[in-house]
Amino acid sequence: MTTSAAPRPADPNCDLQAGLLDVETARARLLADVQPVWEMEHVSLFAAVGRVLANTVLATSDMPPFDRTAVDGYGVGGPGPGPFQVVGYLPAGAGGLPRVGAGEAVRLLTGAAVPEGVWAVAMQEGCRMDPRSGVVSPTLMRGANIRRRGEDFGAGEAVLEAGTRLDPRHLALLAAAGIGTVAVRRRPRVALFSAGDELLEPGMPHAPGAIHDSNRPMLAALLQGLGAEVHDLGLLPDRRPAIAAALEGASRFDSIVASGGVSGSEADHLLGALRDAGGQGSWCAVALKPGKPLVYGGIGTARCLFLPGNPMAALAGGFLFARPLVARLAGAADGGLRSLPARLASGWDRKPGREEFAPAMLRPGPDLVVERISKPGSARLMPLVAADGLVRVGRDAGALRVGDAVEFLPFAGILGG
Ligand SMILES: Nc1nc2c(c(=O)[nH]1)N[C@H]1C(S)=C(S)[C@@H](COP(=O)(O)OP(=O)(O)OC[C@H]3O[C@@H](n4cnc5c(N)ncnc54)[C@H](O)[C@@H]3O)O[C@H]1N2
Ligand code: MOO
Repeated sequence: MTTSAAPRPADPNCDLQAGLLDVETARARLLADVQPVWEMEHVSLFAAVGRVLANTVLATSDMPPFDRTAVDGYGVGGPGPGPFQVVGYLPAGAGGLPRVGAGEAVRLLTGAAVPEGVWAVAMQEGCRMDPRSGVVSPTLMRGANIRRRGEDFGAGEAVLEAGTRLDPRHLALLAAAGIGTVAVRRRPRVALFSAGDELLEPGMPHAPGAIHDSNRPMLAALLQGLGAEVHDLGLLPDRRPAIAAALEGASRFDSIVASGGVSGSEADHLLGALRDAGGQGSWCAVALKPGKPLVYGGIGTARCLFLPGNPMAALAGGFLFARPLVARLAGAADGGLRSLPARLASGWDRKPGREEFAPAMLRPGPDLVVERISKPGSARLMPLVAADGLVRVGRDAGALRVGDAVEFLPFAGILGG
């Protein structure tokens, strides 16, 4: 909980005098000296999605491993039209390939190996079968409809770099490269809690003055999506000793992420509790809307990231700070947030000073035009759910007009891994 006359914690690392801290600076401080977890494990491709490769992977074979036909048809011994005498039948997977001579053809089904002597593969739709003289094809360029051995990658080629976070595309590639098990880094272990006397577990009956904890389910899902192993520490009260005890108990994790209790009122105990527990921490006001107050630090092996309580602020902290933190711990290359250039569908009366993220909807049309949802607010969830993504404007931008250029971040890029 916060009070309006909130005193800020005195902190030598806090840049209050110098104004608000840039998101990049706050992120750099949070990430300073964070090393990837070093343990690795071997997992089957069927359990590898979301994991981070510990080593660069070399292909064990060429892909395709042999020249193969891309279509159902006839492998013909010359440029056509023939006729070509059909001397064999090869479905996918067949071995024992005949040699095809100049006046000959072989019946081939998609995926079959192309025997020596084949000039090109004629699609069956373009061929005519003469019962006496054989198959008559169109005129064909050499190699037409043949996928050449090694045209995708060659044996020994580095197909994926260490640090790649595996998604379904990578799994297909690894399998094609002859790999069934990969060395991945251990998942970063992240402890997660929400702080606040007013918080109720989701599903619990309503009570006077209480609200349900939205942040823990949201952040748990976000962290899991980033590849972390989340350990739920539940709800903690606005009591410093209780929070300190929980932080001490979680000091062997790789990270502790929490929300609530960071804005600096007499009921905001996260920074004090971190110090009581023997950790170090700093409080910052970030030039970010939503998500201004932030506490970062460390205890034991755990890097701590304590986010503001308002759900939209906690979400912004999740993708701006927790995401690169988990990526760093996981040893993953983090390309940062991907945004698309877009134009505003309507004006936006805003003041400069903080980088801002606002829920927005895509407008149908040939150009990327985005409509900011009115009255978003850092405590409101309906605009967030109605939106297709977030509009981002820089710290220095003032009021914006219809058609002004903005960045748009689709939720698929923010909320997914
Ligand atoms: N005098 C000032 N007051 C506030 C300032 C300020 O600059 N001066 N900043 C505001 C901003 S911005 C934010 S964000 C909040 C952050 O405060 P805390 O991190 O200390 O968070 P709380 O006070 O505990 O909670 C804020 C708000 O969010 C609700 N909340 C908290 N946790 C959850 C949760 N897990 N799920 C759903 N909702 C949650 C809480 O009940 C409060 O309503 O401070 C402002 N105040
Ligand atoms: O961090 Mo606060 O939500 O900017 O509202």
